[in-house]
Amino acid sequence: MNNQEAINALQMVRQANPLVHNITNVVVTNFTANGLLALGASPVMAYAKEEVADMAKIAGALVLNIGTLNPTEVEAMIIAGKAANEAGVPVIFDPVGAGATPYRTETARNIASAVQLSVIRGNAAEIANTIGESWTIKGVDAGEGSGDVVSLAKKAAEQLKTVVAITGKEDVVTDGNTTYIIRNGHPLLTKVTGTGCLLTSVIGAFAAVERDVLKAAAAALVIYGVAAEIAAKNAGDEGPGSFQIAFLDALFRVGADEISRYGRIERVE
Ligand SMILES: Nc1ncnc2c1ncn2[C@@H]1O[C@H](COP(=O)(O)OP(=O)(O)O)[C@@H](O)[C@H]1O
Ligand SMILES: Cc1ncsc1CCOP(=O)(O)O
Ligand SMILES: [Mg+2]
Repeated sequence: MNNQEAINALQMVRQANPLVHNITNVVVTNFTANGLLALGASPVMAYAKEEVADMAKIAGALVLNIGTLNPTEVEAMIIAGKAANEAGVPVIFDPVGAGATPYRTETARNIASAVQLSVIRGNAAEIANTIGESWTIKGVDAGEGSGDVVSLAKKAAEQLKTVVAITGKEDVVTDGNTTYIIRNGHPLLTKVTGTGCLLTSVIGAFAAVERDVLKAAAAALVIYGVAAEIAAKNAGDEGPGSFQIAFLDALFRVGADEISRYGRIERVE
């Protein structure tokens, strides 16, 4: 995986405008739809258990996000996930807040075992809690031991039989055998709610067009991070509000020049 392959994948997204079916949380719904549109994908949000299977089957990817979960929605997620599995549609999972409450943790584990995931994307604490490992938020914030994040990602990939993306200051993505670290992004991403959730849906857009799921996820991470760097430059030091708008614009405008110049993806053991 390299910058040129990420550029190619972005071109495929923009050409194909893949339909991304999201069952996501109420906080990020509008931002997610606008972010996918800006990138070049077609978002749809559909939640009713009566229609989720049909929608998932015609989508290029299904994104499940438990940010504001409730039992009705979780039931719909599992129905949609199983339908996507049957139809060969990639399923991307964001275990928002796994570890924060027992219900969230149990639900994250249930979804990850009931549905064959293509990618799970979360911060280190969420991924750790989804596979029953303990993790201290402090260690992540301090950026300590990226080696530990790599081991955690590999462990999760092995356990869940899926590609795992752990994001933070640096992002790690692995299928358990091949691992990349992506060193792009900007701290202002942490001051806008939903940037993690949108990223999970953006991974869905790439997985819809690139059947090598590891490459799809790595491409999404590098392009998203480069877009954030462009946005921070364009929005100056105005703050999160201007950054959020500039970030949508950057997802729309980011192209080969910036990705080849600023993309920082490295393969690690
Ligand atoms: N300190 C940071 N510096 C630069 N980019 C960051 C930083 N923290 C997170 N990011 C980026 O923000 C995006 C969302 O990741 P993250 O904050 O881990 O998700 P979540 O909000 O779900 O916890 C990712 O693209 C990640 O690379
Ligand atoms: C604030 C909040 N509360 C429940 S879901 C949500 C959004 C989380 O979004 P992200 O994980 O992308 O920051
Ligand atoms: Mg999140």
